[in-house]
Amino acid sequence: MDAARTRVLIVNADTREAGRLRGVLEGTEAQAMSGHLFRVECVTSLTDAAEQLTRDDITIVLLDLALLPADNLETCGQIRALAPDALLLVLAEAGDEARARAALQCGAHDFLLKGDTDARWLARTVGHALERRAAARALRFSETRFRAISDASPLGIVVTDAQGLCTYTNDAYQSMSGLDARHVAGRHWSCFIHPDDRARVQLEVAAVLQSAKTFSGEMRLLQRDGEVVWARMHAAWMTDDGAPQGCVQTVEDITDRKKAENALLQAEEALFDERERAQVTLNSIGDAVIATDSQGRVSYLNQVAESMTGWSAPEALCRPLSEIFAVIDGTSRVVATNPAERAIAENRRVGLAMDCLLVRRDGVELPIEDSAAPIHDRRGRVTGAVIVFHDVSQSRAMAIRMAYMAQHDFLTGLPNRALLTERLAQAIGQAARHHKQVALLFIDLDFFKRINDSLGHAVGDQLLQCVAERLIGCVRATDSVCRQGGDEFVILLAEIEQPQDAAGVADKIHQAFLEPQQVGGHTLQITLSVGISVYPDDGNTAEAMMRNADIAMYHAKAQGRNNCQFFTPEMNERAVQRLLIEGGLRRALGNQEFRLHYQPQINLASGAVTGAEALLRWRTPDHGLVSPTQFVPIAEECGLIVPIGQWVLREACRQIRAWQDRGLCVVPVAVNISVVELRRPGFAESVARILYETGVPPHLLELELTETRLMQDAESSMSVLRSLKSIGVKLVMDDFGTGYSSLSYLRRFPFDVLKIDQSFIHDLDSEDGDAGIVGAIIGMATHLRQKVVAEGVETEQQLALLRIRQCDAVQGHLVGRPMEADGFAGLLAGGMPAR
Ligand SMILES: Nc1nc2c(ncn2[C@@H]2O[C@@H]3COP(=O)(O)O[C@H]4[C@@H](O)[C@H](n5cnc6c(=O)[nH]c(N)nc65)O[C@@H]4COP(=O)(O)O[C@H]3[C@H]2O)c(=O)[nH]1
Repeated sequence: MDAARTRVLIVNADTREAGRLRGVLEGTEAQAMSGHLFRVECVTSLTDAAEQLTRDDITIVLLDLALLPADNLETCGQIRALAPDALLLVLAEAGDEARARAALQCGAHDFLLKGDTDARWLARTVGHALERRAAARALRFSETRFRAISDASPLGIVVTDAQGLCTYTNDAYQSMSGLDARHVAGRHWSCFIHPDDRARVQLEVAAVLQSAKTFSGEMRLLQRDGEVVWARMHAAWMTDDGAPQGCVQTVEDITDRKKAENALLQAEEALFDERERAQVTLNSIGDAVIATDSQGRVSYLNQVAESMTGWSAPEALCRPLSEIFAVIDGTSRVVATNPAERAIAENRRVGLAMDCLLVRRDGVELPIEDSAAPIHDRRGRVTGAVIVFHDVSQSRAMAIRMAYMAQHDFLTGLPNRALLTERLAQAIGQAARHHKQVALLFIDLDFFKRINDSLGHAVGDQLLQCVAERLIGCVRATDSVCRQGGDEFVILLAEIEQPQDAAGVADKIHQAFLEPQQVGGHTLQITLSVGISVYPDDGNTAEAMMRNADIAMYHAKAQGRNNCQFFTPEMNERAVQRLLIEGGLRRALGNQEFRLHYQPQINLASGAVTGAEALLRWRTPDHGLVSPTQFVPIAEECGLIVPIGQWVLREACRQIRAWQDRGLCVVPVAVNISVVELRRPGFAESVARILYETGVPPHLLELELTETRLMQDAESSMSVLRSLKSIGVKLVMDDFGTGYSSLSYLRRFPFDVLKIDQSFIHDLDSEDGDAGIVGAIIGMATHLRQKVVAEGVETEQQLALLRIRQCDAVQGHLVGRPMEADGFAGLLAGGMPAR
């Protein structure tokens, strides 16, 4: 029963009063009024009270204020300290309320006036005090529980007042904001939001809370050290009678989720970019691309594949590949193996068989080249295949065209050197097996260069085309007419019985060209030089056959052109010799191997030296002196005569100048000029320049031109000769009498001197020698007011006859051999005895 009683300690020095109070509290009325059963103990001093409080579990202490010193109410606090859970009520005299209130400040829970201590008031007061204490305890406990819940929550919790200033934050929020409670308290909740999000969130919160709803939104918090924390906030108003008292916010740290979302977003964007790139790439490349799944059903087509197959991507998707990508063998026309199937089955990259045709949806066939490769998933399993292919119609046509061009001459369409070599090698092989012969005809147009230079390249090209046609007309279909390049053609006669068959063809060719050609409005008479080599006698390889036919052709040229020559071994020697000379000539100028000798010309009437001919001498390190008759024609053929001729002109002029400078009475010096030089543009200017540079008067220079060569193209030489004449140099026609000059030409050509060819002079010695011809030449020259020089005078008899015929001057071994410049200077200094 005692355990259920509320224990009360009365501390009062007035034992009577204490007893009364005890009676009241333990009475039934007090119990009824308060709802408590009280057990009351009484002590009369504070000392006893302290002892009792330490010992017993006292619930209520009724302390008489009179026991306390008037100016010290600290005892209240000491009693509270001894029994913290006890309820301390102070009994005060009426009129002592001020001290009673002061006691409340010092730890007392309530006070009673001694006049109000009847059963009803005392019990009610004690009862109320107990209830308040219980309520306060419950509140404390509730607060403790709320704080524990709040601190245990992973969510941040913020409580603000009506102005939005933080009044409470839990641990989670503090760690999210990066601040402790002290720094958070009293600050506006929005301070912790990232500046970029702050205004937006404030607006949203204000809008939502105005309509009394709860707010929910995402934002960033910015910590003091710059760390950003993503948060989701829920907020709700606390109201009292509808008036906002503050706000409660829960804040969830969603940084990890945001990071994950961002990572996902980035991954999605990267994937999108990758797809887009792949898509654009696949549509931009010129190749068609088709992908299939592992069952061979189409899963992708790019735009090129759509146009090449004739199937749009939506139509083609999920259809069997063989339906969309129908390929057949171009030769057998059977269905070709599907490369995707092979790539999947063999799990490797495979190419399509050569010569495959893609049959488009509309039946059009396209030649294609392709390859297929398996597609793998992450674990390396084959999930399909991709075929890449392209239309090779153009490249095939191009390859055929290029192969043709590589083997044919673009101008005439004839097989070129490469194809000829191939065919010749085949023909030799076949002839060897069948014991037959093969003939090769090397054909060169005579004087083609002149036509090309004078009439232009367009006419030259047309002429070559006409020549090609005529040549084709001269042979059988089984023979090959080829163009070597330039004006050279080659005819291959496979399997002839005897060399005469080739001669027959050559003859037929010459006959065919007797007829003039009409080209570009010009009538052109063409002749050909033909060289023939025959297998096996003249070579058993294509190379030897070609070389020897070429040599034979050169020989034909040397024989005066417009003829045909079979190759002979001697020709080969000559060809070798020619090559050696050509090589030597190329070095000769640089090595200073040339010199000029001077042969005097004597006036027959006076016996004085009236002229000289400069004659070129070439002393080679290997073969000694080489005659101009040997090397000048070769130098003309290979064009070296131009730089050599310029050297001769300059050297002769330099020498004239040197003689003049020595005070000698210099006579005109004749320099031999090749028609090759004469026909080069700018020749006359070069002569003028050399005269100017060496300071030689033009009348001391004579230019000798051979009649035969000049007459081959008399018209084109005319203007150059006139230019030379205008410079003031004299012109000499050499070897006169051998070139069948027509009288009209002789009259028109501005020659000053005629040199009678040596052959006529030699004839003067013979029994049947015709002095009449020499006399006629001299007579004609006199008529044309030209000086006459007899060349190659070797005997007194020749000299006597020439004197009778009144020839102007003579040149020959009899009157003076070609000599060094110094020797000739001696002649000039000493004079020449008259004959
Ligand atoms: N049998 C004999 N021969 C005599 C007699 N007197 C002179 N000769 C030779 O006859 C040739 C005369 O020269 P060409 O008719 O102009 O014939 C020249 C000329 O056409 C050519 N040639 C010489 N020098 C040059 C040159 O500088 N330029 C050019 N383009 N041709 C040259 O080479 C040809 C031969 O020249 P070379 O061998 O020097 O031969 C010279 C000379 O040495 C003689 O009494 N009897």
